[in-house]
Amino acid sequence: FEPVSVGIAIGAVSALTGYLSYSDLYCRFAECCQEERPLNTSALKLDLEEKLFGQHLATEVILKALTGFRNNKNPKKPLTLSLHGWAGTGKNFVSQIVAENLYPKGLKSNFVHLFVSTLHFPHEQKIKLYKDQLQEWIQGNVSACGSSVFIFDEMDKLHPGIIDAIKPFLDYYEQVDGISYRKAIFIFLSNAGGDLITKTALDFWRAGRKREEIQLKDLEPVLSVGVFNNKHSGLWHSGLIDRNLIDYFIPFLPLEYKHVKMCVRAEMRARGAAVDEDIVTSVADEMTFFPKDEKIYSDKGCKTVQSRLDFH
Ligand SMILES: Nc1ncnc2c1ncn2[C@@H]1O[C@H](COP(=O)(O)OP(=O)(O)OP(=O)(O)O)[C@@H](O)[C@H]1O
Repeated sequence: FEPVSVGIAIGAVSALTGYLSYSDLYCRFAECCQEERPLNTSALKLDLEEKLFGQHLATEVILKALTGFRNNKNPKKPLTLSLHGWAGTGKNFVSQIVAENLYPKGLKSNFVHLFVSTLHFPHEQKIKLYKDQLQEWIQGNVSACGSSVFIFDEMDKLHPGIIDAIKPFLDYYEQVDGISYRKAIFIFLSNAGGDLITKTALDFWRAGRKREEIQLKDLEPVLSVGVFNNKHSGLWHSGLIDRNLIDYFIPFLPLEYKHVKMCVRAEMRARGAAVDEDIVTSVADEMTFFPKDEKIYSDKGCKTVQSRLDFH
């Protein structure tokens, strides 16, 4: 459908029927920003509880942060989340779930933008160009839709300083050049801090304590300092942290054998296959685990589960 013919068709239909406003009808055919659309908290809660394994902190914090932010009709600043953890623990997966709960098209929505450092900002000598392009891109998209979502993956590989280019948009400003960014959402994904998170998880395990006992307060202070001082975190000595512009640091815990098995089952169901526990066990047994003596956590989280399943 191209906009003009859709517009004429809708104008005619709404003139005849008159019961739906023009924009309601238009938004049935074309994707609309709908800044005021309320977040379906129970749907997001169900998604996180059912689909995300072994990440009780991420589930709790993301639900609280998004619900609070989207229920606030006049936020003082954009919502800024920083997700940290080892490979394959669910950071991208959660961003996809969040995007799908904000916009039906999820990552394919015109109002959700994903940047991958090594893909979009690969060359160190082009940093000035990247910064200008990034600022223009964000300005343009937020003026088109105030509640745009920007996801930055592989932050730990991002040249220090590029991320500072967006600092003005994250700050407590009413408007920047006439545009309000206060309803936008920024999500940073990073492996930085993965070692600190794993160390805490391991300490709990060795002390015989339940994984679910780990609380944000056990991790957040260590995480933000650790990430801030880690040269490879993309947020290194970035104005974002010393200005407290990041609202939540969200830790992703390393995944255990039982979580990997849950990923295999989920993948089998996603393929419409009946769950075969023998296959579940053999795929999980193919994964490698650390530390070398206790073998508790999967080196690759749930990554490569899909491809390994292809061989069963
Ligand atoms: N905690 C989890 N619960 C359920 N599925 C998961 C989880 N972690 C990973 N997966 C599965 O593994 C796939 C890869 O995970 P994902 O891309 O989210 O990892 P990541 O943490 O972003 O890794 P990286 O840091 O390497 O980008 C996901 O698409 C999902 O199918």
